[in-house]
Amino acid sequence: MREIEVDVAVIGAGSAGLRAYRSAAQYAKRVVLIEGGDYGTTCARVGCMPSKLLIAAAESAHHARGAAKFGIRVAEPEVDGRAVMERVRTERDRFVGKATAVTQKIPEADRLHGHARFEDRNTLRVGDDLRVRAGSVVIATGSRPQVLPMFEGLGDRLVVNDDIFDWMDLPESVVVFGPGVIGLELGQALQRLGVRVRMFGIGGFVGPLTDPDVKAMAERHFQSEFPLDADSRVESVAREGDQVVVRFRDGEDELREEHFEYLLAATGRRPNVDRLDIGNAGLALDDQGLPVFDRYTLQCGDSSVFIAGDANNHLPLLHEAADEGVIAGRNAARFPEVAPGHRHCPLSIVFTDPQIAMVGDARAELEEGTYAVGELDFSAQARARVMGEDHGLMRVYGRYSDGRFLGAEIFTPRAEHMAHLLAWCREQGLTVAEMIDKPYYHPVLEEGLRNALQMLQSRLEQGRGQVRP
Ligand SMILES: Cc1cc2nc3c(=O)[nH]c(=O)nc-3n(C[C@H](O)[C@H](O)[C@H](O)COP(=O)(O)OP(=O)(O)OC[C@H]3O[C@@H](n4cnc5c(N)ncnc54)[C@H](O)[C@@H]3O)c2cc1C
Ligand SMILES: NC(=O)c1ccc[n+]([C@@H]2O[C@H](COP(=O)([O-])OP(=O)(O)OC[C@H]3O[C@@H](n4cnc5c(N)ncnc54)[C@H](O)[C@@H]3O)[C@@H](O)[C@H]2O)c1
Repeated sequence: MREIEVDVAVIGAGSAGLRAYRSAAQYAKRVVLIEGGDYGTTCARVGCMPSKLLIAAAESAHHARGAAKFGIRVAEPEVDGRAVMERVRTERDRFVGKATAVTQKIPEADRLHGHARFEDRNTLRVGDDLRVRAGSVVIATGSRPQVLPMFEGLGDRLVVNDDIFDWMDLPESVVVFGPGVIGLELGQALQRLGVRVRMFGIGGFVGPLTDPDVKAMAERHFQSEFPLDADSRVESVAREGDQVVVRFRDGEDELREEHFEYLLAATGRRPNVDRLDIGNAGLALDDQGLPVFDRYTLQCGDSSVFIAGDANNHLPLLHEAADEGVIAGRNAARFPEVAPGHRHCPLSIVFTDPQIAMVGDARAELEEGTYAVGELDFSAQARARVMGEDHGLMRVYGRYSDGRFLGAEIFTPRAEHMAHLLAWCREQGLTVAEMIDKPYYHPVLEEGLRNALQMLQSRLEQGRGQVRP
């Protein structure tokens, strides 16, 4: 068995691990980056990028179909599934190539290949023949799709996001389980590309939305495009020949059966911590077997182990993985000197149409009686009507005690842009009055945001005297 000694060992060469490596290397002499699979990151290979490529094709077909409302007559667009998937794969490979090249710029001696496991808190076994003794360790092992036992037996008719982006052609039909972020993005895109889609959820959840009215609006909108039951009663899922057969109760409590070419499991992701022999590291674990950690330092207890990115299951988003990698890498290299890093205002965007965006505190996180709500229905918003995208609802929240902006839940066209403005305002600690007193061009969607903020401000002023500080 070969043995090496290093200051910091980073497990996982994804978006979090790459940042952790670079950050640690600024402070420590010997840092290694261990990867058990292929380089290229989840984001580029099977996540952010290929999903947005599929969505871009779907948007193109959707706009062509919607041209008639502007008086532009085009024939019903013909979706060439093979060409759609070829562009997705080619562009995906370009992004993967770039991410791989970035990784390969790291000196070869610092790059180790093999699956890492803990032998003890400071010792990792990499593959079969290498032992790494490390002053500290960063776990940046990412996550993988969670596949429910009820889908066992579907064989190659069961797909997860990873599989879709390797398709050579589009299928005739897909049943999607999980109207979360992945299910909604991929399900809507496939439907707009001519695939028959039906979607099942549980508990009434729709994406990350917690505001009941915004969620209801989003649910109705998606239901206008494809059958979606967010609180479904599925009796069975089985494979018959080359088909997936789903038996379920419909809205009238009738037992129905529908056949599909594939089942897409989008019922959540699980952190890749279960294959690390994490028990050997002697860390405190939560009820899901994940190390208990501090979100500002990324430190697991008071140990020399740090955890960043999807592996910690806190905010499984690209920009959060990158930020966490930087903080974890720095703290690992400077251990036992550990300092909190800056965490940004929560921001997440779902690339459906309309888009969903969550900024700052979600409605469900706010304490009843301490906040007011402003809103705007985008069905009458001037720019949204001009663009023929006149649908959606935005809710903004502000605190009675000091008039500060707290957060927003958005289901509107181009929400990605307004969400960034709101996140930046929240980070600046602006009051709602200060946000209203900014320049607004005409005619833009942001005028709708100003309307929502004005309603919020007037409610804050009305309620200020009545509510506890
Ligand atoms: C379909 C989809 C779409 C998404 N879209 C977006 C989006 O639009 N915007 C956004 O912000 N986020 C999006 N995300 C989330 C985003 O991709 C992730 O948050 C991010 O990629 C996580 O990075 P990471 O470094 O934590 O993990 P990864 O990039 O997965 O890196 C982990 C690495 O660790 C390696 N590894 C695991 N275990 C071991 C081990 N024991 N030994 C050695 N190596 C190991 C893995 O092989 C992998 O290379 C999407 C995710 C999916 C699945
Ligand atoms: N645009 C983006 O930023 C983006 C895109 C894709 C993924 N992501 C990240 O990836 C993470 C994982 O995405 P995800 O969509 O897999 O998880 P998710 O948690 O967003 O959604 C999972 C959904 O599956 C449902 N579900 C669970 N069990 C079910 C069952 N038995 N039957 C039917 N439905 C069931 C849940 O109620 C939920 O609606 C997201 O939280 C996000 O952080 C981000």
